[in-house]
Amino acid sequence: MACSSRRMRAFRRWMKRQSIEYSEAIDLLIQQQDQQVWVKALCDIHEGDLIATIPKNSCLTVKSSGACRLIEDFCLEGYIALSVALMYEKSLGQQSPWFGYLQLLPDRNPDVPLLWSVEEIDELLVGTELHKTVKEDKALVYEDWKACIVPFVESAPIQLNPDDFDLDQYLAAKSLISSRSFQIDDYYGFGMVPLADLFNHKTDAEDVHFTSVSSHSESDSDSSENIENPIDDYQNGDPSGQNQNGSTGNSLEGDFSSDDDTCSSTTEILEMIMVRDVKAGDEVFNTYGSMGNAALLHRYGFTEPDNPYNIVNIDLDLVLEWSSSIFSSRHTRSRLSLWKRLHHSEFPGQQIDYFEISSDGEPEVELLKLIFIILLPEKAYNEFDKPKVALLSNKKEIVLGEITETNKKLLLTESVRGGLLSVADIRERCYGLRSMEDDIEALKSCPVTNRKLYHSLVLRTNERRILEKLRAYATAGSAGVRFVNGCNGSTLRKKLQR
Ligand SMILES: C[S@@+](CC[C@H](N)C(=O)[O-])C[C@H]1O[C@@H](n2cnc3c(N)ncnc32)[C@H](O)[C@@H]1O
Repeated sequence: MACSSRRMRAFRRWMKRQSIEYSEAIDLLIQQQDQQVWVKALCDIHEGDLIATIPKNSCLTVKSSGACRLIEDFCLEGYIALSVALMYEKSLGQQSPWFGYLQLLPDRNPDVPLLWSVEEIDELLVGTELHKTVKEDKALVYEDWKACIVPFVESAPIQLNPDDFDLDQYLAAKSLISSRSFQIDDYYGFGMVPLADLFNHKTDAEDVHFTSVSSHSESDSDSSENIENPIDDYQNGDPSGQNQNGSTGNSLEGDFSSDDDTCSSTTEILEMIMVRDVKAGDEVFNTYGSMGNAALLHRYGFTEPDNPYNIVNIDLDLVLEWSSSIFSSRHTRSRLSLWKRLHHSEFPGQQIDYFEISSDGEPEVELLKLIFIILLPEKAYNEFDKPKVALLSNKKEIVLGEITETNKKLLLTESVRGGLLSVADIRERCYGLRSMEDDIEALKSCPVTNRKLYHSLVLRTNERRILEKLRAYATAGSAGVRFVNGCNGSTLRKKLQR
């Protein structure tokens, strides 16, 4: 207790020296049981209130770090460069201008799956969207360290202690950057933003926003710029969560972009402004962006109970596995290539390796099209060809090219529904032997403080609920809908029953 309040007092003194200011309406508190910091409203705070200002030059970035020249001379970029800057400043101890800030931070964020052991990853994440991704991350981090950090330390013109830049320190730095870095502006790039990174996250219900205020505007008067979320690559299908500059995309709602990337930025400040009223005693939340629990756990090491951005992906390979369990591999190959041709004619150059199932269990249209094509009877398939027309029952025709997200239910023939159910079952098997009921029971008895187990169980149960909803989607309103596109119906049904 005494130790954590001493650290907080030292941080407050450091902020004062850096001209980081915050309103008397908020307080920064450390939770005793897990040492997590949170921001509390001391009195009623109102929308529009300015609660903090942070000079950009107080942020720990590659540009502001003492290692800037070394890093730039060695052509390091993105998160590797920021990791080196962070490891360098940590290695300086009290000599670092950021010591007062760094001494408040944990040495690493152990909740970020990148830091879990391989056994923990296999045990806790099996079947989830993160399992493969985190294992790949681990391998990539090792490669980056060996290919970039080791030669950097060995060839630096000043003496660097290799222990301060070893693999363990690199992983620690990466976990902090992943869970605490912000995109600041074109000049500073992304980096650690003291004070701003003490706010916890709440999806779609944040209380505070960031704004960049520049005194370098053309009109020579102060101008402010609203902050936009950076591209969220996770949502765009890159589960690594890293965007092109190597930033993890954590803007905590902020890309403090400035138009002028040649100016030194030193007079610019970041402002934190309330976007809703908060009552005295309540926590003041920020948002790290709109993302599902897989992305939250991946980058920040936590999940939320009712996250509307959850998704499950079904790999193309799983669909092909299902097809090959019913049809010959020749059949699967030819149907896949027809689906690919159709897809490329609509979206040239776009490749699909997996299909997204939204939080309410809706499959994306391309999955339905692929299942539909796989199940087309031989005759319809042979006649299909140029006009891209598929025959349905009651003498109706549908043009696959005209099926979109809005009218995709037209594809839900009985056999497509069956196919969807089988694919959902195959995806479900990825979670291993523990049933959904086992997971729900385990979650009920798991304390939140057992963070790895708790958050991985939330992720597993969320994903499995989506698969349940997918099954409900596949069966909803099926009675009486009798299309005939399926493969030899009785064979397929038998296989499904089995
Ligand atoms: C930017 S920091 C926020 C401040 C942090 N609580 C601290 O102690 O410095 C992000 C980390 O805070 C924690 N965190 C933030 N929002 C959370 C939430 N809604 N539930 C659980 N943990 C959260 C996670 O450990 C995350 O990696």
